[in-house]
Amino acid sequence: MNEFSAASPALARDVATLRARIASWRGQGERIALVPTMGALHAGHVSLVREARKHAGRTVMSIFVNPTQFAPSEDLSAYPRTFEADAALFREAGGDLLFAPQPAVMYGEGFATRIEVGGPAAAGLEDRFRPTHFSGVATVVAKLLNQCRPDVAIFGEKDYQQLKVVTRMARDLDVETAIIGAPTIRDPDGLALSSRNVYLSPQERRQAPALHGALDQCAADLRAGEKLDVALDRASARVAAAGFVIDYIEARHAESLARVGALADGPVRLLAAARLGKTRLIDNIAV
Ligand SMILES: Nc1ncnc2c1ncn2[C@@H]1O[C@H](COP(=O)(O)OP(=O)(O)OP(=O)(O)O)[C@@H](O)[C@H]1O
Ligand SMILES: CC(C)(CO)[C@@H](O)C(=O)[O-]
Ligand code: BAL
Repeated sequence: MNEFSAASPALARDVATLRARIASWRGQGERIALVPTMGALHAGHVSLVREARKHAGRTVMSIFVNPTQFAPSEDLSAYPRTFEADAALFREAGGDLLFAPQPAVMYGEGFATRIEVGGPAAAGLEDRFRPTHFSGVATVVAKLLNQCRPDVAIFGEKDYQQLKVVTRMARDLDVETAIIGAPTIRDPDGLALSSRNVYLSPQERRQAPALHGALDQCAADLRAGEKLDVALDRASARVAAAGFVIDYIEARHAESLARVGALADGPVRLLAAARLGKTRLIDNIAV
């Protein structure tokens, strides 16, 4: 039998099936890790599964392209969907159960709840350009955590603000699951792996590593004693020269995401979002 066929316990399409499988593992004393994704898996997602397996005997991955975190103008319908390849990668990575619900399972008739996260973690970066995004993320992540009730949930640092928003939400709502961040996996030229990289034309793909290159140089300048605004201006000029339209390039406190005025206010994280043609890339690094 195909391990990932609809009949198999290795694939849950509804919450009852998910919970039954998790309950049987719990009965055997197993710890559970959850890796939430939107599918179109790459080596970054595989690294999250590896991290998950360090913390728990069983790893569940959710694959759900969550409509409520997309604005009407965004790429919900174009978002890459590669379920068969995802299932194969997940299995190779040693994952145990895929949870792949349809939107109607997640948002049943009459669904009327949204979680809004405030504070510095949710203010002034992605939210300026995607004002309804984190409410959609926080709501769906809260649902996934309730549905699965894992011991740990793993999120990539590639989406650094998302990691901080989810951490804030889990703390504020007394969620027992430990939220764990995992490092960004990059192509050899520095470009952060991202499902949306498939949107890049060959020419844009050649330009794209400049975003990470500029952040890297900015961090080096800061460590060498350069003033924050000077280093950030230089990074912006580099990114613009590479053909990007910049949404933001900012320095924030690495934990709270509060604004910082100097390296001494640190630990400092540099965060950026910029567009190459129709593709919007985000990236960040520690200073
Ligand atoms: N390069 C990467 N390294 C580590 N984790 C990553 C990487 N890319 C994505 N992730 C993490 O994988 C999880 C699922 O993300 P998602 O499915 O949206 O993939 P994505 O590549 O970030 O897609 P998108 O292009 O839509 O941003 C998130 O926690 C995200 O931070
Ligand atoms: C955390 C998440 C799975 C919520 O839909 C999504 O935002 C993502 O893939 O990063
Ligand atoms: N990885 C973040 C999901 C999103 O951009 O909607």
